[in-house]
Amino acid sequence: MATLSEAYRDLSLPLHHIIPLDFSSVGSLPDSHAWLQSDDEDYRHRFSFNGGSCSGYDGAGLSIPVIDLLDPNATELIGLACENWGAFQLRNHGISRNLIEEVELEAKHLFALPTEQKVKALRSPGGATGYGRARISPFFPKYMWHEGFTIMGSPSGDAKKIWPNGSARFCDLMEEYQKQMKVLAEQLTHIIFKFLNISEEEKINWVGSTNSTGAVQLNSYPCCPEPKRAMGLAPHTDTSLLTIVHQSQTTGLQIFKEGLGWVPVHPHPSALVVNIGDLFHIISNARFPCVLHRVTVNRTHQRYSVAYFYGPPVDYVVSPIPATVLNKSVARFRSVTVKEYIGIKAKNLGGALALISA
Ligand SMILES: O=C(O)CCC(=O)C(=O)O
Ligand SMILES: [Fe+2]
Repeated sequence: MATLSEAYRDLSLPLHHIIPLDFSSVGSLPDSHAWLQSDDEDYRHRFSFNGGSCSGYDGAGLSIPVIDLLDPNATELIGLACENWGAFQLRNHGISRNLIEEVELEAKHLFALPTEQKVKALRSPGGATGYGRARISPFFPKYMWHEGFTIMGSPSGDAKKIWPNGSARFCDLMEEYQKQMKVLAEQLTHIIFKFLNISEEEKINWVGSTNSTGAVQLNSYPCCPEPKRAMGLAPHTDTSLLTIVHQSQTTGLQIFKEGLGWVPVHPHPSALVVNIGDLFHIISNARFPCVLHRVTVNRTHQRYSVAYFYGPPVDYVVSPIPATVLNKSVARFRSVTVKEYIGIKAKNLGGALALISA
C-alpha cells in the first residue's frame, strides 16, 4: 500500500518555491511578496467562482455555522453546513484543550528558531514533509507571507535535524495530535455519510482503517510591515476529504462564499474549523462545495494554525457515491485514485476538478 509521502515523491518543486523568506531579517515588504489585488482575483476566477466582492466582506456578521458536536441535531446541522458553506466551526469536539495548546506552543517554538536552524529540516524538492513554503507557491506570481512545517506520521526524521538532542516532546505531541484528529475525522466522516443517506453496502470500507491518510501542517504567518499588499496563504481548496484546522486567536482565515465574497472565519475559543476538501466534493457529486479559502496577515500579531488533512488511502478509487447521484442526475466526475488526483492537483491546482469532470 503506497503512502501519502510516496504520492508526493515525483512532484518535484524548485528550491525557490520551498525556501521561505527569512522574515526576521526584512524591515519592509520585498517586491517578490507584494501582491496586486488582481493577482488574487485572477486566481479566484480560475476556480470558476462568480460574483461577490473581492475586497473582503463587511456584512452583518454572517459566517460559517458554529456547531456543537453534542447537539442532538448535530448530523443535520453538520450536513447542512457542508451543503451551504462547505465549512463550519465545531465545539465540544472531544480533543482536549490542553493538547491543542501544547501543539500550538510547539509550533510557536519551532517557527521562533533562527532560519539557519529551521532550514536544516527543509522539505526536499521531491519530498512531502519538513520546513518550507506552501506547496501551492508555484501557481502564484508572488510569494506568500507564510512558512510551514509538514508532518506525515512520525516527525522524528525532520525534528532530529532541528533538535539533535531533544525532539521527543515535539514528536510525542504531534503523534498524539494526529491520533486524536484521526478519530475525530472518522467520526465526522460517518456523520456526513449518514446525512448523505449512504447505505451500508455503499459504506466505504476504509474509514476507521489504518490505511486512511492523515497529515499535519503547522502554519506561521509572521507580522507583516505592509499587510494590505501581502498574502498569508493564497486562495486554494484542500485536496483532502476534509480538513480540521486549529487557528490561534488571531483573525486571518477567510472563506469565499458566492454572492458574499470573502467571509472571515473568526477564531472561536475552543472551536475547530472543519473544511470540505476536493475529495468529499467528488464523493458527494458536487453536492458539497470544496470551500475556497485564503489567509490574510496583519502588522502586529503573528498568526499560527494547525491543519489536519484527512483522506482515504492513496490507492483508493474516488468517485461520486451512487446515493449522492440523486434524481437520475449523472455522475459529474470520473473515477480517480487518490494518488492520481494528488498528481493532477499538483500540476493544475484550481483546474484539477475540471480535468476529472465526466
Ligand atoms: O491558516 C489557516 O487558518 C488555514 C491553513 C490552510 O488553509 C491550509 O494549511 O491548507
Ligand atoms: Fe487550506
